[in-house]
Amino acid sequence: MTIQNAPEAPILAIDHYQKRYGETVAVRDISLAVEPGDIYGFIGHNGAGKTTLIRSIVGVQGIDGGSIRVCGIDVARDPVAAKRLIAYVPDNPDVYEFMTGIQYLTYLADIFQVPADVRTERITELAERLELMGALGDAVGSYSHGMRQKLVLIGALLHEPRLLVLDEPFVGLDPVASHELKLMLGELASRGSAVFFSSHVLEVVEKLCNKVAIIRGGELLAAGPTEQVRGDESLEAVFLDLVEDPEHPSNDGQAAHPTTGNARSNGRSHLKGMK
Ligand SMILES: Nc1ncnc2c1ncn2[C@@H]1O[C@H](COP(=O)(O)OP(=O)(O)OP(=O)(O)O)[C@@H](O)[C@H]1O
Repeated sequence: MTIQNAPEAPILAIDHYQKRYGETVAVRDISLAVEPGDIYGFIGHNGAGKTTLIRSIVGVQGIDGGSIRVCGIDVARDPVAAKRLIAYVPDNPDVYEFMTGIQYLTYLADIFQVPADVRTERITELAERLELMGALGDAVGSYSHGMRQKLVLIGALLHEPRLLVLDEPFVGLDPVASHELKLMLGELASRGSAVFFSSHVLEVVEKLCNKVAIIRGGELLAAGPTEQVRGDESLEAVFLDLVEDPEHPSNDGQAAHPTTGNARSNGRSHLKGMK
């Protein structure tokens, strides 16, 4: 296995990605890049293609066109090497119900070969911050949805992933956990990893993410630094403007630059002008 993690390689490089379900093209020709330190928000209406792309990034499903690389590793060609660098928090936290919380975390730590002293320290810190410590000895089957989500989040952070991918991570979390998660994502990014997550909560994306991508109907409408995509408007205003604009070209092949992830424009009016 060769890890081609040259300093200039993005943590996540999506290049002309496409995905079909039968005859239906769910996502067409998406290119973007996520750099070390990025917290990248991925927004779009229901059915836009967010989960589809996320599932291909983390290797849950295949790719029908283009490529996805994590730290230079092609996820289709070298999936195990790529998965070592990734953590994934799906929108539905299905965890083995017969295990206790601590058994599940130990199982994950074994898979990712986290040393015993490190895992104990990380589990303790993360479980205390997410207020799950007292429930780790209980069977997951007795957990609420939010508790399962917290458990999956702790498991995702255990091996210090280079790329943390989350699908709607704030849904179902209580305010304390939601606050802690935002801090944890920032801390991970500040250590040189990257975070890529989908969300419908635009206020959170606007505050938390230094970069954002907007998808509609499987096509990228805008991507890049949040302040450039947003311009002088709120992210919500830009989002509504873009996704509800029937005139907006979404298939003109000018999605974000595959290596820089630069925005297509510097603001809402300029975005509208990109015909
Ligand atoms: N397994 C599947 N088989 C067939 N079509 C699918 C499948 N999964 C998703 N799709 C279709 O692909 C498109 C994109 O779906 P996807 O789940 O990626 O959207 P999303 O942006 O994550 O939506 P949401 O915000 O509702 O979670 C939709 O038209 C959806 O119906």
